[in-house]
Amino acid sequence: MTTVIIEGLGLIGGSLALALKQEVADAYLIGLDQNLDSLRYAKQNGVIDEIGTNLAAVASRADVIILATPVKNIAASLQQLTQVTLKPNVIVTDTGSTKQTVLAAAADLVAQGVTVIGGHPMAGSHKSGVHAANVDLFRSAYYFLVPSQNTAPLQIARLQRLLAGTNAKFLQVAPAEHDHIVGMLSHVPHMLAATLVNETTSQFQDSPTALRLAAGGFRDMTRIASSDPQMWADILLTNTESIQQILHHYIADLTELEQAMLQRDQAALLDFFGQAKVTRDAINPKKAGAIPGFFDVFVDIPDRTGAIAEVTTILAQAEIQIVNIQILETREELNGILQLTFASAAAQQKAQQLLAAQQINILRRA
Ligand SMILES: NC(=O)c1ccc[n+]([C@@H]2O[C@H](COP(=O)([O-])OP(=O)(O)OC[C@H]3O[C@@H](n4cnc5c(N)ncnc54)[C@H](O)[C@@H]3O)[C@@H](O)[C@H]2O)c1
Ligand SMILES: O=C(O)C(=O)C[C@]1(C(=O)O)C=C[C@@H](O)C=C1
Repeated sequence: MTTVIIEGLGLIGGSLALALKQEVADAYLIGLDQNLDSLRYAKQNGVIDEIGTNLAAVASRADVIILATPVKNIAASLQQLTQVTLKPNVIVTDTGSTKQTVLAAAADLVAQGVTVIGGHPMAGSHKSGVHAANVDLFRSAYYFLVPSQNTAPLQIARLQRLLAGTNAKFLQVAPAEHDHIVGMLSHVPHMLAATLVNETTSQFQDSPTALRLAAGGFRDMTRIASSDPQMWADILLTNTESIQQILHHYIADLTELEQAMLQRDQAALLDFFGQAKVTRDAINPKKAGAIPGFFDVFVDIPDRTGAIAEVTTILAQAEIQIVNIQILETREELNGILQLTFASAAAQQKAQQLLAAQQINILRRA
């Protein structure tokens, strides 16, 4: 039996639990969370096998400990584990979005000879909690592994085997490198999205319905602003240096852009937007990578009862799994657009053929 403790049974902890159950035949999962409803839901739905009382009380039984709470709590739990006699071969890992703080907090535990391997799956959602957990959440995404000093390569390989059910691509990096990369690709973009929403709200104070006019661009850029505030507060407080450096570059770039506009410098403006277009166009949305591979089908759904069920029933009958489903509300008062996401190009193609054969209108979108 492989006993796995997961502290923090939310979106990420819950999704890892499902992936572990799928891959590791003898896995026995003990869940810990401050939210009792999440624990009960997880136990009732077979996400975990046992509800743990607290980390210190159960940690000595573990072969693997996964810490999947907000980052500051991960650091506190790593300290707490120094007080427990753990199994000699235990692997302690986490899912926190920043790594320097986590690895620094693990130093005492590592000094005791415990294997600590920082982890960070580069996939997620603006949704929180175990109800949003999904066994396919990490498919084709990069999964950073950040070993501590002296981590045995065998232990890294063991952890990768245990996490194989995620179908993620593992990538080893050092803590500072990790924090700089995700500062650029995740943390500052998140700050910009939240600023965009807050600034727009304050500009529209006298016209509360104006936000309803927000169309594709605003919606595309702000989905992530719906994420958990606690998680993001912890991220900013534990990756401050990298984020500050990156923000300075942004401020300089925006000032330069503002100047080009004020000086009517068309060449500079064309250059600025041209460079961005070339770079963005080169990121192939179909190719799995740092920006996860999406295999989408967009369907025009008439505004009538049961229209979505028709679509999903056709796919379910053909046993095509939908990874994500979303109604795009960019065209208020008109028919909705249903965005169906599949895990592979093959599933996408088959879905397209089946739906088209049933006279369902497939939209062409990039
Ligand atoms: N959401 C993402 O996109 C994403 C992606 C990769 C990594 N992460 C990281 O993974 C971790 C978990 O994120 P998530 O999205 O699953 O969040 P979540 O809010 O869905 O889940 C966190 C869980 O931790 C529990 N929790 C919080 N504080 C606790 C405490 N003190 N003791 C016990 N339980 C506690 C919460 O009740 C919740 O169930 C975070 O460190 C986050 O930075 C998030
Ligand atoms: O897709 C989203 O909703 C996310 O914000 C996921 C995202 C990201 O920025 O890419 C957010 C934080 C995590 O540390 C990793 C992934």
